[in-house]
Amino acid sequence: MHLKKLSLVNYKNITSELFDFDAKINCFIGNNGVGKTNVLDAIYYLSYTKSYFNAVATQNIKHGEDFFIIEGDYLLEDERLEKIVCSLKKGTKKVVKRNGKSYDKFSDHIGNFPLVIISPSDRDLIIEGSETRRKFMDGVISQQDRAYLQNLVNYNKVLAQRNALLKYFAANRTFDALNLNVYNEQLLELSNYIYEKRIWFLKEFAPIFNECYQEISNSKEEVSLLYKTQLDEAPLLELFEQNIGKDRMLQYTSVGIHKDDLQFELNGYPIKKFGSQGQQKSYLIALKLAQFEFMKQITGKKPILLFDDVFDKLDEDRVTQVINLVNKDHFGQIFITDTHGERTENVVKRTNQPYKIFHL
Ligand SMILES: Nc1ncnc2c1ncn2[C@@H]1O[C@H](COP(=O)(O)OP(=O)(O)OP(=O)(O)O)[C@@H](O)[C@H]1O
Repeated sequence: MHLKKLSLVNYKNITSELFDFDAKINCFIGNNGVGKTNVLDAIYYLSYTKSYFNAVATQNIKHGEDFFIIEGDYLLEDERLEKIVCSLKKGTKKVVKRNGKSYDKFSDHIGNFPLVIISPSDRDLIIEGSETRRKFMDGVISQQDRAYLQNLVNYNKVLAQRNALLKYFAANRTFDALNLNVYNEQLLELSNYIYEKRIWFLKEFAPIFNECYQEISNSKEEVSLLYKTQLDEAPLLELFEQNIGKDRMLQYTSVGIHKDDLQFELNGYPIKKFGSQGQQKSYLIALKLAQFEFMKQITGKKPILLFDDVFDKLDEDRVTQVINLVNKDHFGQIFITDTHGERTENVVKRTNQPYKIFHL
C-alpha cells in the first residue's frame, strides 16, 4: 500500500497543493516554517483522522479560511485504488470518507492505512510525565486489540466516578466504604485485563525495540525498556486499602494502572538525565521503528513511515545505520523532511531506492 497522490486545500499554511508521490521515498526540502511538517501532518491525518501536532481540529484550518480538505489516493497491493478524504468546515462536524462513503465512527478507519511518524516532538516521551508514555503504549496495543481500548475507556469512566465519590465524601464530611467498594471491584476487573495486556506488550515489544536500537547505535550502548506498575507491589484491592487515607485527603485515586509508566534506560541509567541528545534521539527512533515492526506484524501491511527532521543531531554513522535499516526490503513508503537539501539527497542516494524530492 502506498500514497500515490495528495491534494491539500487550506490545511494549516498550505493554500492549495497537489503532490504525486513515489512509491518508495519522498523528501520535502525547504527552510524553517515553509510547511514541510504540515504536509507530513496531512498524511498522518489521512490515517488517524486527526492531526499529530494540533488536537484542536479547527486550528488546522488555514488562518482566515473556514474549511480544509485533505484528499489522498492510495494504491493497494492488489492494484486497487482507494480514496480517503478528510474535511472540516467551521461550525460543522469533521467528515472522513472512504471511496465516497462517510464513516460513522472514525475509530473504524484507524489501522486501515497504518502509519508511523518519527518527529522531534517525540522528545515529549522522554521529558514529559508518565501520561505521554502510557498513551504511546496504549496507542500501540489498541491497534492490535480493540477490547483493550474499550477496557481502558471503561476504566477511566469508573475511575472518574470513584474520584467524584471521594470528593463528595470530603465535601460532606462523610464516608461509605460499601459504596466505594462497588467502584473498587469494577476497577479490579477492568485493570486485570489492562495489566495483563501491558505485561504481554512489553514482553513482545522490548526485544524488537532493543534490536532496533542496537542496529542504530552499532551496539555501542545497552538500552532497556521497563514496565513500572504499582500492581507489582501488591494486588489492587490491597493497594486501595493501604491508600484509602491518602485518597480521601487528596480526593482522587492515587493508585492503580492509571499511574503505570515505562522506564527508559541507557546503560542502566535513566536516559532523560544521562542520555546525550543524539542518544535520546536514537532511543526515540528505535521506539518508533519498533512500533513500525509491531504494527507490520499485526496488520500484515507495511506502515507508511514519516521521518520529520530526523537526521538533525544524529552523527554520520547513525544516519547511515538508520538508512541501512530503511534500505531493508521490509520497509514500504517513506516521507522525509529536512532543511538541508544536499544532506537529504546524499542520504537517500545511498539507499539505492527510487526517490522524489519536493522543494517547498
Ligand atoms: N492554521 C494555520 N494557518 C496558517 N498557518 C499555519 C496554521 N498552523 C500552522 N501554520 C504555520 O505553518 C508554519 C509551520 O509549518 P511547518 O511546521 O510545516 O514548517 P516546517 O517547514 O516543517 O519548518 P521546520 O523546518 O522549522 O520544522 C508556521 O509558519 C505556522 O505559523
